[in-house]
This record gives sequence, C-alpha cells and structure tokens, in this order.
Amino acid sequence: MDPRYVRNFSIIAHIDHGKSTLADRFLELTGALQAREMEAQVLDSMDLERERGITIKAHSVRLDYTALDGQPYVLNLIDTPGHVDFSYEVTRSLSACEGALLLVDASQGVQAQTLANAYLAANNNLEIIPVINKIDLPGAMPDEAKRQIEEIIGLDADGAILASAKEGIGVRDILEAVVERVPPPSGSSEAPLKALIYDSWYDAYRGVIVQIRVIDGTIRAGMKVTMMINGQSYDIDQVGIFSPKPLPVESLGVGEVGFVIANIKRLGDAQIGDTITEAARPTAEPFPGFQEMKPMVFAGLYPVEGHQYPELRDALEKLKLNDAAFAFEPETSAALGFGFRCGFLGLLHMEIVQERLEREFDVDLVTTAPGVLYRVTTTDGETHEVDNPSKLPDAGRISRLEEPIITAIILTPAEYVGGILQLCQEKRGAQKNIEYMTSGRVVITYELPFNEVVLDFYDRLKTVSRGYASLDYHVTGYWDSPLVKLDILVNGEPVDALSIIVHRDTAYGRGRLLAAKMRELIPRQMFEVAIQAAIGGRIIARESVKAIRKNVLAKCYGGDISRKRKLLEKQKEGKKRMKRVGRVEIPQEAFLAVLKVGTDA
Ligand SMILES: Nc1nc2c(ncn2[C@@H]2O[C@H](COP(=O)(O)OP(=O)(O)OP(=O)(O)O)[C@@H](O)[C@H]2O)c(=O)[nH]1
Repeated sequence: MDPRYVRNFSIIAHIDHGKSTLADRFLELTGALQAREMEAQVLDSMDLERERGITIKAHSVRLDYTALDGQPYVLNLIDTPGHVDFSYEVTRSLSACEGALLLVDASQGVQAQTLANAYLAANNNLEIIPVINKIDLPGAMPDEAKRQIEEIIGLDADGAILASAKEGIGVRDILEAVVERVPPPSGSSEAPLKALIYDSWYDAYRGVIVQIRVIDGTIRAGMKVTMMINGQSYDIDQVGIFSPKPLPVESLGVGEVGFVIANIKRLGDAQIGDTITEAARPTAEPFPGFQEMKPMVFAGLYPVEGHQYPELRDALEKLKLNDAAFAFEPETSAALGFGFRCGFLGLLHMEIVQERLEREFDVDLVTTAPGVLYRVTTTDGETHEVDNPSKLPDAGRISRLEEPIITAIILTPAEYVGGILQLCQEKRGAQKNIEYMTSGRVVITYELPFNEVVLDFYDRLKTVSRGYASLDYHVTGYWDSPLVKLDILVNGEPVDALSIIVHRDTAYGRGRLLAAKMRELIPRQMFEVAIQAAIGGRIIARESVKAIRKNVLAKCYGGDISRKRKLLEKQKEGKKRMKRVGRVEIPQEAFLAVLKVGTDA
C-alpha cells in the first residue's frame, strides 16, 4: 500500500462523549459492515464492555474510504481505551497514529479526560481535529464547546466539525478532514523492520495476537522476528488486518496497521510498547518510552466457600492470560483463610476483574478494601514494598514510610471550586495550580495521596460538584508520610483483612467511625460480639453487637413447612457473602466499610 494514501487516526474523548457511536457510523459509511450486520458498538467486542459502556481493549479497524475527489484511501481507526487506569495503553495507541479526532459532547463541553487525552495527543505530535458531537441534543452549545476547546486546551477550534454520531450528521465531513488534515505516515521501506506493539491479547486457538503499527520496513509471514525488550525470537505464522473481521494479508508495509500471529505463548512476551524487528537485520533503536505496566492498587480476593479455592486460582490464571497488567499471588489471611493478593492498574480495572470472575467463572468472592503500594524502610536500612496493610512492620521497626502520590487534574464550573478545594485539603492534598477560564471553567491541579483517592475521593468529588467536576490523574511519585496501621478486633482477635493504613492525624476519628460502622454491619449472633479499633496495640474505640434472643424459626411455629423452608433458603442466600471469623459471621460489606467511612468527623 502506498503510504501516501494511508491515514492512521484515533478518536479521543471523555467517557460517554460518543466515541463508539461515531466509530460505528464510520463502519457503516465505508461499508465495512452492512447495516444489518451491525450490532450496536461493534468495536467494544466483549459483552461486559458493551454493558458497562466502556472500552477496555484497544482494537482497531481498517476502513476503505473513497474520498469525495474519487481517490481511495485506507483509514486505520485505532481505538483507544478512555479511562485513566489504562493511560499507558492510550499513549501507545496514540503513538501508532498521525492524527486524532478530539470528540467533545456539545452539551457537556470539555471534561478532564478530554484535556488529558488532548495533551497526550499533542505530546505525540498528532494532528488534532476537534469534533463537536451530539449537536442534535436540545442542550447542545456548540459555540461554548468550541470556546472551551480554545481556552482550556489551547487548540484552534475554527475548523471544528459539528456532528451527531447518533443521527449520522457530519460523518463524511469528519472522514474528509482525516484525509485532508492528518499527515500520511512517513518511514523507510528499505530500512530494517521496526514495528510498534500497541496492543496484544490471548486467543484460546491462536495464542497471543499482537497488534502492530509498522514504522519502517515490511513484515511478512515466514519472517523471523525479535521482540526488542526481552530479546525473544519468533517465526511469523500470519500477518493480517481487521476489516473489522480478521483477514490475512501477505505483508504490512510502512505506516500500515494490523496483527501478527507467531506462536507466542504468554501475553507477557509481547508487551504493549515493545518493538518488533527482523532477527537477521535488526533496527538500531527500539521505539522510545517503553514502560512496564505495573499494578498500583491491591486487594485480597477470597472465595466465600473455602473449597472454591482451586476454582478461583484457575479463574485467575485464565484472566491473567488476557490481562498482562493484572497480577496475583497466593496469600493467607487469619480471618479469611486461603485467597489471593491481586494487583490492578486502578479501581476501574479492579471492578472489571471482579465482575469477570463472578460472571464468567461463577466464583463468589469476598474482597478486602483496596489499598496502594507503600514503600517502607526498616531500621536495618532495607526498603520493602508493602501491598497489604497487615504486613506493615511494627512502628518500632520502621525508619521511613512513603506513600504513592498522584497528580490530579480537576475540571469544574467555578461555583464548585470552594467545595473541591476543601475536599482536596481534607484529603491531604498539595495545591499545584488553579486556573480560571473566562468560560467559567476552572482547571485545578493537585498532588494527592493515592490512598485517599482510592478510598472515596471520586464519589466525594461528584457530590460536592453535583456531578459537574471531572477528574483525571496519574501516579507521579512517593512522599514521606506519618502513617499508622489501624486494626479492627472482633471479640479480642485482630481481623487482618480489616486492617488499613491511615494518616496519624485522622486515625483516631476513623477508628471510632469504623468500629461504629462494624456494629451496624455485623448481624446479631447468638452471643454478644465486641468490636474494637486499635492503633499499634492501643485500643481507641469499642462497640458491641448485642446477642439475639430468638431463633428465626421460632416465628414459624404452627408448622407452615414451605414458609420455614423459604426462610432457611433466604438465610442461606444471605450467607453467600458472609465469612466466619472465629465464631462470628462477618458480611462482605464490612470488609469494604473502610471505603465508606470518611475522615470528616
Ligand atoms: N443525542 C446524542 N447521543 C449520542 C450521540 N453520540 C453518542 N450518543 C449517546 O451517548 C452515549 C455514549 O455514547 P458512546 O458512543 O457509548 O460513548 P463512548 O465515548 O464510546 O463511551 P466510552 O466508551 O464509555 O468512553 C450513548 O448513549 C450514545 O447513544 C449523538 O450524537 N447524539
């Protein structure tokens, strides 16, 4: 394919601004799929993605488009995941492109992820074409959206295209703009092969499928290639494109996008961001900026029924096959028994994994509250990473304790600034910047402890801004903090799975609230249950759950057997999410209560 007639582009947008809908219109207009073949939002191929309306895996599709002047083009639409948890994947997808459509909802205007993604695109030197979507909505304010694009992002919005992905308005204009404004790929067809891996996934029949963008040279079946990060070599079995169905082709040349299959067994052997080159004639430099995807949020996953442990392990292994960023290792909890410590990119990633486990593998889980990765230097001078609060060494052995921090960009209408600043301060944030725009929008930049964000920051932000503020963040470093471990004791026994790490100044208040919350959540048992909160062995709060007097079945005297059975079944259902700790039944909600108990009180 002559690179002059190839265009590689992405759509970047804040969540729900219409990316998938627009992609579907492209497929329709270019005839890649007949209307009757169209299932809504084809690019989000997994059921779960469709249901949740988010895009997890970046897939791309090749569109054969004949421009209005009669010239045929190949347009490669590279799909990028929209959520912050997957920002490295977004960066890599963007580096496979020369241009990006910046899609902005005409009724909502520029949001935090519009801004964050526009920055990423600009950093990758992409040609950015603003598209104002949803102009069919009664609340659409296209001029306001344009003004925000200029003011907040600093991008000329004169050439913005007005569109409605839903009604099919402006779709051809957008494709024409892609052809006219996005530069064709440049690269040398004589140079040694150099291709960027920007996505990879595991297929049960074919092994790992690697999605690539060729920078220089040509890749073809039968070629022996090397992955530059780990130095492994493979013989290529097949090269192909997605149209959107997979279609084998002879070769992929400069600027082209497609997939390769090469008997790669493990997803970790074809890492996103790695460079593929020819084994016999390697390229001098790999693609720059490779980053290993590292889990940042950790939680314990335990089967409700202990005998489901092997099933859970198998399910985790299967999941890992298709998710290189997901990590797990066995762990034992005195309270919960045998389970796994699992690592995720972020909270959304965690939710997705949990849902998949329960839905696809039918394992009922008890999940502990998510936490972050702490860095602890002990008095012997060694540094450890601690992913589980219960493993934090005793205060006497710690010489230095550091916690990860994030840089957060918050976009909000001006009237909520006060509440947001207060929230950020309460969450131990450090203000970096605050910028008032004439459009009435404010861009606030804060450094915040990641742990506080994991707790309940996002929900609180939505509450104080009545849903109008949006947030984007990434982990940017570590800072020293006076942190302590807060333990919960049930009938005198510390429940390891309920331990959390908190700031010294808020530990006392949080301990009291948590004990009170536990009292509400732990159902009454046949005996009195004592609940205590402790910091470093010192009890700071005590609550008790009174014993029940009556047996539930006592109500059913009179012998209505079916009612009795129903009641017992209902109890059994209720037990599903209970864990017996010592003699006490503790419900799932209790393990997550730390998330709900704020610092304000
Ligand atoms: N009225 C109107 N609704 C639209 C338009 N485009 C998309 N929508 C609706 O907006 C919602 C979100 O659209 P999606 O295409 O799923 O948005 P997305 O950006 O792919 O969402 P994420 O994958 O979650 O980032 C859906 O309910 C669409 O039907 C439009 O032009 N007009």
